[in-house]
Amino acid sequence: MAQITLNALAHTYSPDPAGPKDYAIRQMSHVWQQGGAYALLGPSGCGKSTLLNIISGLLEPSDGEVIFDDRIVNALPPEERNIAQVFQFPVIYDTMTVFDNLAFPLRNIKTPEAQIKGKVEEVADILDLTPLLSRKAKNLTADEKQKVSMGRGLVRDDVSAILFDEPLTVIDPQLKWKLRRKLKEIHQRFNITMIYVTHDQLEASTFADKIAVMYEGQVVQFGTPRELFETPAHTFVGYFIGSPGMNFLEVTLTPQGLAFGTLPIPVAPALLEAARHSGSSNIKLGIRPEFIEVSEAPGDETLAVEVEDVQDLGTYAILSFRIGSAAFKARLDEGVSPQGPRAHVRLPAEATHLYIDEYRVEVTQ
Ligand SMILES: Nc1ncnc2c1ncn2[C@@H]1O[C@H](COP(=O)(O)OP(=O)(O)OP(=O)(O)O)[C@@H](O)[C@H]1O
Repeated sequence: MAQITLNALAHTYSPDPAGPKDYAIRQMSHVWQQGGAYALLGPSGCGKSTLLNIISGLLEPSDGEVIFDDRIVNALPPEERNIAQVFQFPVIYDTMTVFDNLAFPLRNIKTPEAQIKGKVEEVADILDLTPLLSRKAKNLTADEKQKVSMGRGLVRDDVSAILFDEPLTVIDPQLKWKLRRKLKEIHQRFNITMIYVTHDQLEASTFADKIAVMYEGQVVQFGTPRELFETPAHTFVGYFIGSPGMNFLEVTLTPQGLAFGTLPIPVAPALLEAARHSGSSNIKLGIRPEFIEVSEAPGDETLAVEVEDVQDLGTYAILSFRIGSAAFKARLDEGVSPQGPRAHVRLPAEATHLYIDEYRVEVTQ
C-alpha cells in the first residue's frame, strides 16, 4: 500500500510541443494519501486516462515525478509497481473458472496454494461471488464478470493502489448502485488507496471522499463533494458539478465598482479590491441555482427579472430567467411559482463567488 505523489508532472504526446495546449497533462502536483478513496472526474479528453496510465506505469511522463511513498517509480514497469487496474470492460479469462481467475494474480507471484484458497474465498465472499466460484467465467453476466475483474485487483495483499477506469460503464443501471456500494465497502475493509476515474459526478461523489476535477489537462480543484458544490474553485467546476450548473455573469470593472452593463453589482469590498488589483478584464460572478432566492413580490435587495420558463421536475422546479442579456437558472422552493413575465430575485452575497481569469477569488472577510 502506498501514498502516491505526483510532483510537477506533465505529459505531452507531441514530439515538439509549442505550448500548454499541446500537453495532455499540464504541470500538476498532488498527493493521493494511503488509504484514500479518490475520484478523478472530468469530461472526455481532459486527460484522465493519460494520468491513470502514468500512475500505473503504462506511460512514462514527459516531465516530473511519480513517487510511491518516498520512491521515484518513473522508470519502473507496471508489473513492478503493484498497481491493480480495473478497466471499463472486464479483463478475465473466459475459459477459466471464477476461482482460477481470482487465483491467477496470486499464482503469478508463486503464492502457496493453501494461502491462495483462503484469500480467494475471502474476496469472493465480499463480492458475493462464492456461489459462482466453480463456474466458467464465460457463463457469467456482465456485472458478475466485472466483479471478478475487481476481485483480481483485490486478492494481492501487496497492491499499492487500485485504479478504476470507468468500471461501471457496462453495468446495468439497476446494478450500478449495488456495485458502487460494494466498492465503498471494499475500500473500508481493505484500506487500499483507490482512484476511480469517471465523467459522472454522481458516481464520483458516491464513491469518493475527495474528488479531483480535471479540465484541459489540469486538476482545477481537489476537494470533498461538498466543497466542489459550495465553493467551486474554477468556473469549470461550477459548470460541471450540479444540475443545472452554476450561473455566471460576466461583469466589468468601473470606477464605481462592478457592473453588468449599466446595472451596478454590489460585492464585498475585499472582492472589489481583488478585482481592481488583478488587472484582468475576465471577471465573472458565479452563483448556484440552489442559492438564488426567488419571490413573486419585490423585497430588500431584489432585482426584477424576466421569466422565460418554469420547468417542473416533479419534486422541484427550475426557473429560467434573464438579467439583461444573461440567462440564469434558479431552483424554486416548493410553493413559489412566479406567475406572469416578471419575478424578483436576490443573489445572497455569501453564496455569490467572484472569478478572475476563471479561478475563484478567496478572501477572508
Ligand atoms: N496515444 C495518444 N496519442 C496522441 N494523443 C493522445 C493519445 N492518447 C490521448 N491523447 C490526447 O490526449 C488528451 C487526453 O486524452 P485522455 O484519453 O487522457 O483523456 P480522457 O479524459 O481519459 O478522455 P476519455 O474519457 O474520452 O477517455 C486528448 O486530447 C487526447 O486526444
